Amino acid sequence: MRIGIGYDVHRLVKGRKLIIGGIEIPYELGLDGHSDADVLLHAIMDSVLGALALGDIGKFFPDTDQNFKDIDSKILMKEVAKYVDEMGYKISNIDSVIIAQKPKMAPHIDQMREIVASIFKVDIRDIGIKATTTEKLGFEGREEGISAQSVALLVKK
Ligand SMILES: Nc1ccn([C@@H]2O[C@H](COP(=O)(O)O)[C@@H](O)[C@H]2O)c(=O)n1
Ligand SMILES: C[C@@]1(CO)OP(=O)(O)OP(=O)(O)OC[C@H]1O
Repeated sequence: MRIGIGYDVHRLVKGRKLIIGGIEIPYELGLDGHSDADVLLHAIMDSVLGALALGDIGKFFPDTDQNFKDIDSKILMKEVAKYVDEMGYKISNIDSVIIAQKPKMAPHIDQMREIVASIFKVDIRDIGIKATTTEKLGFEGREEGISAQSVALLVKK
């Protein structure tokens, strides 16, 4: 059994789509980044790679590589799922949290869980995704950015 932690932050800017958990959420601001800046999928991938002591997504998908410019993070997550499988592991469960003052994530959470579950080929009940504000405190509270944290537990197949 192996456990890993993941954390990511992206800045909120005008003129970008807000992509979180593999879906576009209607909002006036979006997250900035080299890829689609999907802060939740990035934190989840880092927790999974961390459980295998493989490093982080920056090591596998460098932000200096034009192949990853604006890439859909679901494509990166499919690669990570392949590494897990090739190393003889499967996801036992993942739990994660999105830290955002706005917009409301609750209506989208089950669709995000479905996407992550299908990529890792596990049951939706094995994927936890939650959301919280920071009561207007800190960079998330000032709506300067959104962060996400994740923990993954992997077991031998
Ligand atoms: N961006 C967010 C933040 C929170 N939620 C949901 O609202 C509940 C209350 O949030 P507090 O930060 O005030 O505790 C929280 O439990 C989430 O269910 C959300 O959907 N989107
Ligand atoms: C995903 C990558 C690669 O396109 O780009 P970003 O969207 O900037 O994301 P970040 O969370 O900074 O980390 C890893 C990067 O290598």
